[in-house]
Amino acid sequence: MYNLPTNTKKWQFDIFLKKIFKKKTDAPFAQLLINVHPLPLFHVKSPIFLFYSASVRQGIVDSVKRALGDQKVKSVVICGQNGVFCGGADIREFGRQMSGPPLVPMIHDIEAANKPVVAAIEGSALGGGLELALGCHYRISHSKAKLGLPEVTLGLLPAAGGTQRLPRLIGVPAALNLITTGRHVTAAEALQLGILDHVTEHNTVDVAVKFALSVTGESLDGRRISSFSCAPLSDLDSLFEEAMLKVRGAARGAIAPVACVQAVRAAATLPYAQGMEREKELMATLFHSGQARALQYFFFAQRAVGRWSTPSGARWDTSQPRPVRKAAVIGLGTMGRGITVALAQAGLSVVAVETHAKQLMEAKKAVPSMLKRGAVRGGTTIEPDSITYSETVQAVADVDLVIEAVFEDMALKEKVFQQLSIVCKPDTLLCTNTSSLDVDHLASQTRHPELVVGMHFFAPAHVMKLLEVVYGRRSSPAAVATAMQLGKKMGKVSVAVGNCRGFAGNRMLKRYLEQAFFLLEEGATPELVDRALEEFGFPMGVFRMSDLSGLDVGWRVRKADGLADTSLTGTSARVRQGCRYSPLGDLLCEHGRFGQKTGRGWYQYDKPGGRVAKSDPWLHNFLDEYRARHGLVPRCIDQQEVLERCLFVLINEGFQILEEGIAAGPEDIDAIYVFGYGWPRHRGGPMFYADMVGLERVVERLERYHQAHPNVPYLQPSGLLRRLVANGSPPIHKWRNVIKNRNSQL
Ligand SMILES: CCC[C@H](O)CC(=O)SCCNC(=O)CCNC(=O)[C@H](O)C(C)(C)COP(=O)([O-])OP(=O)([O-])OC[C@H]1O[C@@H](n2cnc3c(N)ncnc32)[C@H](O)[C@@H]1OP(=O)([O-])[O-]
Repeated sequence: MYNLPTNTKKWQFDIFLKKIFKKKTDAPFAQLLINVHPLPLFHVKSPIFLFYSASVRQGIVDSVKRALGDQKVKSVVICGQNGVFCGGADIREFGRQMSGPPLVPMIHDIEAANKPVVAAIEGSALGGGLELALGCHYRISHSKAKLGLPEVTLGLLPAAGGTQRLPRLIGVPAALNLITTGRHVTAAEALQLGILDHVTEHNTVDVAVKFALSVTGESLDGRRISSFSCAPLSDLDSLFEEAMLKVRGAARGAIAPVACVQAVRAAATLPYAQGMEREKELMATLFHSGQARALQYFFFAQRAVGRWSTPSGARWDTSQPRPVRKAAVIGLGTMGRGITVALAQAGLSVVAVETHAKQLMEAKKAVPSMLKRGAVRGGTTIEPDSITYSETVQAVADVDLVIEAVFEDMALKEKVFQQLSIVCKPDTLLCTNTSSLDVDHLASQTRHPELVVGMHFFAPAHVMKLLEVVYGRRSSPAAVATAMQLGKKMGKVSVAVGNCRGFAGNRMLKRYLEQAFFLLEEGATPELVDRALEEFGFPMGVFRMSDLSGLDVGWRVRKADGLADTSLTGTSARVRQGCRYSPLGDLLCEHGRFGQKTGRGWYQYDKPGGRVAKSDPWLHNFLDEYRARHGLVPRCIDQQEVLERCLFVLINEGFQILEEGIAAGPEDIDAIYVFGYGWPRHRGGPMFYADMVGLERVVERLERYHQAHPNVPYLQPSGLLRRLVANGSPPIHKWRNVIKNRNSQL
């Protein structure tokens, strides 16, 4: 405790604080309290911290004790510093031995206080921060503040009474929604829900202080949320059943949302003290779970991808992006339209070019309605004239950046880049949305190869969060930085990756698809493979996903690569370029089965464009005949083999990508897979999953499968994977050291 003269002014405390505490994290909470004597108010100012650490909690406990024990203090205001109330628990502390006072009794003591305690919320009140505010008797917030209980996104639940107080305050349905989704709400919505007592546009602390003084001495009986009962509901059972179905459907296999529903149910059905016990029990199971570890890893991984760098020395903090005000999109097929919408939504003026009159006409109709739907969803407005359409490439002469999104055909793309290089300003950035073609080759078609990068969007481009920014050998730091920043402006998670066939995401996906085809040859069915992957947590198995995206896309690429030759017979039908190959996808396409769009693919649909996949007896006969023709004896394949074959081979390719420096770190690959390919977030991404499973095990299984299938070279563990194991399988955050240092002994 620091004894300050009682006549110290508030600003003197700030100086005092700076003098004593050189490091932010050393400062306890308590020293800021005493300033308000002789005012009958105790002004608990949360320190320079955004998050609760042990010292912050200790500070609050000490401060509150002093405030309550001091007869001169009549009311207490709790606020943050630097415009932020509190972002909740310090996630980095979770993995360590917990020290300092726990939150639950701390909040309980605040609620039990016999002097009014007012939370003055600015910036964010999230997680434990909002739980602290719920323990206060009144909550006053600035209009720009955001509130929420995002614990579920970290694999946890709000275990400082959040699951018990929130339903008592705002009712079970609204609390279920906030707690199971973890969404942040604006102050306006929080006021409407009843979380806040008052919202102000003015200085929140001043307003809260005034308010706290005005309620001094009033009864607090009706202000302690733990003493409330949840508003009665007619059919509680069906409400919770529905909630359970919803959370199970939204994130298959995720345990935290389920525990959140169970905790809220306890609030609705049990007295407060028993509800708190249930909350504690449920939290105990979540706290040490692999899913919580995965989600907390992913929280930091998402932020790590923003600190990108390239082997040529371009970096997030030193490379200057160029301003982009006007952009163009070439080619208005599905991808081009989505990109046009994403750019317009980001506030850019867009020139949309399509040389085929019919396609242009269709795009002119489709794009505005996509924009309208987006605006309704996001509650935003769009300038209708921010997009101009043209049939000629000449229209892009004055734009700052072009994104080419024409058909995936190298000859066509070469032509477009040659034209752009002539038509555009010399400093215009030229980007390609190719999903696998050589960015360096396209750059070589232009006068300024340093201004060429890949911007690989994922369909639908205006919805999907992922953007792979592909730097070429000659891409300038400014070009990479501009593409990365533009991605961010469009609300994307931009991941910088090097140039190779398929970049990071599709290169890994290729191995995964191949294994799925091989499994069919060996006796599996699309249903069995998809079930295993969906139970793992993917929203769709590999075959349902192929049907959705169209089987013809991969077929065209394989044909261009000279692979899709179905005239071959005997053993050569199943071998290409010396490796095992499955022509199953090519054969299906030859039957006109392109997936959902033709009403037939790996499954059948009630009509072309239908969405409900049904098992197809034709397909099963086709597989039987195929196996018989090739002398393949079907065997029983279990879910474990499906997962190991499909996922470990994908992971192995990820290690190869890390080894080659195509991705800078495992976080990049994990972000790509979670945001672009539906990898379940509660499993952290493929590289984190490998760490969880154990690298030795991944190597052992890959070796075993490689022995069984020696003509599949990608089943051989990559050099980096072996090196990591040889280095004692360090945890994922240390892999970069091994990647950097080929001879590392860590
Ligand atoms: C008993 C149970 C108690 C309770 O129920 C459990 C909890 O409260 S669970 C917690 C519930 N709370 C949450 O889930 C809140 C999660 N946080 C957020 O939503 C946003 O960070 C916030 C809105 C606060 C600020 O957004 P912004 O302004 O765009 O800034 P930003 O996002 O870029 O972050 C800036 C830096 O802070 C770092 N960092 C962030 N949060 C935490 C943390 N809790 N801890 C540690 N570090 C954290 C972040 O990594 C980054 O570091 P770096 O090294 O610069 O990369």
